[in-house]
Amino acid sequence: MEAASYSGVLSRAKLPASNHHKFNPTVCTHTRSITSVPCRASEGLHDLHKTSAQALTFVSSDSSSKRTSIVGGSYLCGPVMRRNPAGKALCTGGVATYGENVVEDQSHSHATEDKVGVLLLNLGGPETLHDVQPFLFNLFADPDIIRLPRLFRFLQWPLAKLISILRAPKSKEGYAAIGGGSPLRKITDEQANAVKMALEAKNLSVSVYVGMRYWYPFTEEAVQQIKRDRITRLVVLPLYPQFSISTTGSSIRVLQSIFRGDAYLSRLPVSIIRSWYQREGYINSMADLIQKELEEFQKPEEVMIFFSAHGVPVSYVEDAGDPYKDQMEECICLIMKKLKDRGINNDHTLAYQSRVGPVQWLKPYTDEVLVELGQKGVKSLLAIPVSFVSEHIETLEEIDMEYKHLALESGIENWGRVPALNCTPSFIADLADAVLEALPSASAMSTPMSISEEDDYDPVKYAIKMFFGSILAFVLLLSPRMIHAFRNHLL
Ligand SMILES: C=CC1=C(C)c2cc3[nH]c(cc4nc(cc5[nH]c(cc1n2)c(C)c5CCC(=O)O)C(CCC(=O)O)=C4C)c(C)c3C=C
Ligand SMILES: [Fe+2]
Repeated sequence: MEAASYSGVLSRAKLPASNHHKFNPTVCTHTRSITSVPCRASEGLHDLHKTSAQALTFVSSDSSSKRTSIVGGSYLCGPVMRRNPAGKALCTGGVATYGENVVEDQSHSHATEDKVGVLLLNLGGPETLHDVQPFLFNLFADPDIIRLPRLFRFLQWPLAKLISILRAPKSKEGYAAIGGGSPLRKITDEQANAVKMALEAKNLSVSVYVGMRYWYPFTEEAVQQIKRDRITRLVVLPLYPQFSISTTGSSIRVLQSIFRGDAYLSRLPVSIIRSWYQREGYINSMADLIQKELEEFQKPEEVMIFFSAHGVPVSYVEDAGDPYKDQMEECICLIMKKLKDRGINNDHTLAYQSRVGPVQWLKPYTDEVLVELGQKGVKSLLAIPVSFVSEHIETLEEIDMEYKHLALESGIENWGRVPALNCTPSFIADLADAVLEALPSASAMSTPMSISEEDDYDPVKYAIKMFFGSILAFVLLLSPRMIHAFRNHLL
């Protein structure tokens, strides 16, 4: 487990954010590989993300060695909170622990009583079709999702607005097909309750909070509740097994910016579990699910084990040093090794799904591999979603509907899909263990605000940026080339 306990910010590195998405149409050519990647140790790349605006030092709980880590890009908190309809109450329908011990007095002194908090971070998803476009706006306004060079950052929000409007009809179709909204909030709340109970069974009383990156309950709301509850030690557990700049990195960046400048939070001992794909309990739980699902086939030994991971643009890995691909490959190795230990020696492959926009994403692409496997005569296939631990639109719609249809059309006759871990007891017990292991290394996290971030809080500068940014974005984006790119890749 890679838990980082922050020992304060030492410097702010002004590094060029040179890798932005180019909105050019891309011809997707790819070569399929049936992966049999040898297991290797994590390469430590995940400690270095070149595009960030701030540097901080953390102590790894595995090695105790001091390393410099640069996480995320410059922070743009504004879109999320400014965009939200004011009427939506804080933490409505959230985890049961919300609202407990609420103290309105926000004095910044820490209580002497030890009160442990666990903050589960997740992506969030629209709960109704009406939420889809504003949810997409929040997602595309994230500079870790659309990574523009610093000079063009003022275009972020106008671009997000435009892309979210163009993408919304397609996304809405997907959410409509799975019942009109994302199940993520409900499942994450259930996981939070389950982790709380598992920790209580291990004699640790905790309050568990859910903080979503792009929809309710937002991370900002969860942190306010943590403050009100006067938590004295906090473990942050992103619900992404593998680290990516676009997921865990983005959520940690938001946390840093909330903690920064707040006297109580900047002194609160925090331990962040950055990735946990290699944990024995997680690997075992995944192997259990796969083994069980294989037994549903008539000839289990002939089934192709097909891992489908959420993709990221290639530039994240190649230019920004995102460790996501390495961690994914290592994770698949560990799962396959576990299955082998149990006498399961099926062929397996890894491919990447859910690409958005006209840039190169990690290959091979799931849809293309499915067609090739069908053409090569594979008759039985078990799909395994690996980047995420709850059901969501990409499992319920993309895999269960689109990919299944494509696979059957391509000649695959027997289709199966491993369910997401959700609240599988062995998995929840392992998350609880991860929290217990991370707790002793909690230390204060504080990072000063960068100049560009301060700008984002200035309403006059914000209005000027939005005004001129919108004009420029619309001029650029309505050019025939851009329209062509959007038609082909977003709609
Ligand atoms: C590890 C998981 C994920 C990575 C990495 C990731 C990167 C990433 N995603 C987008 C764009 C979209 N993602 C969307 C939904 C979505 N993404 C993840 C996970 C990862 N994303 C999940 C679990 C979900 C579903 C949430 C839910 O509501 O159930 C969407 C919206 C849906 C759609 O329109 O397809 C978009 C858009 C990018 C650009 C990106 C990396 C840069
Ligand atoms: Fe995504």
